[in-house]
Amino acid sequence: MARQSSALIYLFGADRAALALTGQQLAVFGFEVQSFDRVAELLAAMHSASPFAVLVDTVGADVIAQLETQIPLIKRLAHGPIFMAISGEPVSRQIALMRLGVTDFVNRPLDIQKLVARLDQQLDQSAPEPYRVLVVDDSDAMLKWLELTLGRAGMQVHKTHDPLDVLLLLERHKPEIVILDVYMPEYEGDEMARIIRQQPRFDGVPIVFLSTETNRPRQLMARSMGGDDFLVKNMPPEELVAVVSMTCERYRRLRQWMTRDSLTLLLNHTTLIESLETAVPRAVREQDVLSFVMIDIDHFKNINDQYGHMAGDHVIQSLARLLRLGLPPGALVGRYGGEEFAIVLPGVAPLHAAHLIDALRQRFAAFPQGAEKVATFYASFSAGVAPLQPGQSAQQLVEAADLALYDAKARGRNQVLLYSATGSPSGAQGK
Ligand SMILES: Nc1nc2c(ncn2[C@@H]2O[C@H](COP(=O)(O)OP(=O)(O)OP(=O)(O)O)[C@@H](O)[C@H]2O)c(=O)[nH]1
Repeated sequence: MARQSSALIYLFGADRAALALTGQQLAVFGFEVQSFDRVAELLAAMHSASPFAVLVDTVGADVIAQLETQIPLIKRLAHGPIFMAISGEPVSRQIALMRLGVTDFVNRPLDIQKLVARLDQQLDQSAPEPYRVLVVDDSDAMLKWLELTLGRAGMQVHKTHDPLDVLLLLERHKPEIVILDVYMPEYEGDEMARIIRQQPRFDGVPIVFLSTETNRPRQLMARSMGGDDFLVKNMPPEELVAVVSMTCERYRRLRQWMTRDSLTLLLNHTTLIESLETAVPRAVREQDVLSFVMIDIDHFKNINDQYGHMAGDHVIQSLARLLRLGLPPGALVGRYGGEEFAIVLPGVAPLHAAHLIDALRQRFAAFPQGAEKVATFYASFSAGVAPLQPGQSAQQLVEAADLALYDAKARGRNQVLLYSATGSPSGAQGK
C-alpha cells in the first residue's frame, strides 16, 4: 500500500503558474506540496506516496467534462479528502461532483488562511490519537480480557496487577482513564483512588471502579473516595468500550480546554512550562540534548495599529500553524504570551534548532499576510535559541533563550540568535 504522509498535498490543475503559487503559499504553513497538470502523473504519484489531501483546481468547460472521468480515478487511490476549487458552480453541479468523489469545495480565488484552517480540521479528524487506558486488577485473566477488549477497539492499554505501580504508570503513560479493581489483596481500589486524587496533576483523570460489587451504598462510598463511575465485571464488551470511550473523550476535551490556547490551539503558557519542567530532568537522565526557543513577532503593535486587531490575530494564527506543522515530531510548541511563542525541542542540538527555526523564519517572512478588506502585508519574527547546559534549571533555560531573543531584537529583528554564555550571541542566523 502507498505510504501516507500527513503533510503531503497533491495539487492538480491545468494552470501551472496558479498551482505553483498555491503550492508556495501552502508550503509556508508546513505542507509538502507537489503539483500535476496531467492526471496520469497524479495517479502514478498517488500509487507510490499517498497524500493527506488532493486539491483539484481546474478551470474551463473542456476540462469539466474530463473531470467526470478523472475524479473517480483519483477517489479510488485517495485515502483522504479531495478538495475542489470552484467559482460560482451551481449546487446541482456541486452535488454531481460530490457523488463522483469530491469531499470539500473551496472558493476561487483561494483564501489560503481559510484553506489551511479546513485542512487542519481534516488533519485533526484523520489522525485521532488512540485513547490511553490504565487498568489495575489483581487477576491476570481480567487484565487480559480488558486489554483485548479495549485494544480491539483501538485503545492503547497499559496494565498492572500491582496497585503500587499506579503513580509511576500515570506519570509515564498519561492515561485518560484509570480502571481500578475494587478488591485487591493488599490495597483496595478506593484507597488507590484517594492516593491518586492527592496528586494535583492527576486530580482530573477519570477513575472508574470495576467490581462484582452491586451493593449500592458500597458503590457510593467508593465514588465519594474519588471515583467517577462504577462498572460491574461481567458487563458486555461493547458496553465497556462505550463507557470507556465516552469517559476518555470527555476528559480529552476538558484537557484541551485547560491546556490549549484557544486562538492557536497550541499549548498554553502554564502547560508549556510544565512540559519544559518535565523535559529538562528527562534530558539530564537520558544524557540527551535539548534546545529551548523563544519567538516574538516583530513590531506587532504596528501591525495591530495599521491593519487592525483581527489582521493581528491572523498573523498569530499563521505563525502558530507554521510552528505546528513545520517542526519535528516531539517538539512541544506553546503560545507563551500575546505575540510570543516558545518551543521545547527534546533531542535537538542547538545549532540544528537554530537552523530549523531560521528556515521557518524565512518562510514566515515571505508569506503574504492579510485579513478580509485589508491590504496584503508581510510580518517577521525574531527568535532566541538556548541549549540546555549542565546543571541548568528550566527557569534558567527560559532566561537564556529570552536573552538571545532580546539580542535578536536589538540587532534589528527578523533573525534567530543562539544564546552564548559569554554574552556575545553566536551562531547567528541573519536576515
Ligand atoms: N491582535 C492581537 N494583538 C495582541 C494579542 N496579544 C497581545 N497583542 C498586542 O501585541 C502588542 C505587543 O507589542 P510590544 O510588546 O510593544 O512589541 P512589538 O510591537 O511586537 O515590537 P517588538 O517586539 O519590539 O518588535 C501589543 O500592542 C498587544 O496589545 C492578541 O492576541 N491579538
